[in-house]
Amino acid sequence: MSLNEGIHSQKQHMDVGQRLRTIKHVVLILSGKGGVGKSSVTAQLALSLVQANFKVGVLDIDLCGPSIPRMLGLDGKKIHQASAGWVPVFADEEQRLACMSIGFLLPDKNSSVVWRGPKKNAMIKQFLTDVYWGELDFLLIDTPPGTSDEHLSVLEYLQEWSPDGAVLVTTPQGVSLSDVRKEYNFCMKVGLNVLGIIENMSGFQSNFVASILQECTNVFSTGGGEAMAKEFNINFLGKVPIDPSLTLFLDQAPQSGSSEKDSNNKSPDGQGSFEDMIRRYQECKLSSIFSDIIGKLTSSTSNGSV
Ligand SMILES: Nc1ncnc2c1ncn2[C@@H]1O[C@H](COP(=O)(O)OP(=O)(O)OP(=O)(O)O)[C@@H](O)[C@H]1O
Repeated sequence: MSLNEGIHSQKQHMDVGQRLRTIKHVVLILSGKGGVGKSSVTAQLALSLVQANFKVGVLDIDLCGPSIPRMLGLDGKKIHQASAGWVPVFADEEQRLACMSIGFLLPDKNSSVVWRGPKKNAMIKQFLTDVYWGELDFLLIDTPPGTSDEHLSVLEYLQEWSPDGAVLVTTPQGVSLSDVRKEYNFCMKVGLNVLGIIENMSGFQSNFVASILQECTNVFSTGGGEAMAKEFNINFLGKVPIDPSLTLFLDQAPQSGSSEKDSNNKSPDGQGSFEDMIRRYQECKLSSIFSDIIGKLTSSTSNGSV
């Protein structure tokens, strides 16, 4: 389905509450500042939740800079229209990870959308009312940086459904922390629960010995996110160090085939299958940090039951 067809197909329109009733938990991923690692945190939360046997959906509402398809190895995939609604792109045959992004509606990965607020608002409404997710334990919503039209739209439409809350992502520098404080104040103003803070790019272990000794070079300083969590009395979910292998893993993820006929999600050489992606992520040192983070997150989502 193309972007134009997508925008004009209003047939499956339901209200948000009805559409999301098969989803147990909705969590938004927010950051005050751009480039702090929000999408990579979303992708890693999704992979870690799948590893922990949860069924997960990722909704990418970063309409001007959708990076989730690439990070999850789904670049070039297309969504389909079915009688129940828009069918999201599934990363695997077992449908453990579903994904929806404007990236799937664009003609190619170099296309961009240049939209004002009302059009963004309409697209987000359609994402929330038209996508048929099926049964999910978690829907993670990756947002653009700041507190813009996309945030206001998604929260307005989610009001009747009431999301579990937000995970705030920051880096340790003062400028990023100051922006995440604004994000926190935004959450308070709109009544959105803050589930916790993740301090990303928190130090760099330069070699194997440093990792054994737990010695970090604090490229961007460290500890600011944790201090802020204490100050506001919110959950500190964890420090995630800089790991060059993550950049290789996410930014250069083998894509699971750009053809719509590629129903097995496998490229001919077996590279790029979802299983392969999960296995490679398990080898990444950040995966153990993220499994701790999802332990804390799942116990802080409403009543902790999944
Ligand atoms: N802990 C980390 N270690 C190494 N690289 C990282 C880490 N976190 C993020 N990155 C890299 O930093 C870059 C920016 O990350 P990402 O796209 O997730 O940020 P973002 O906050 O979503 O950006 P945007 O503001 O554009 O939405 C990516 O190349 C990503 O792979």
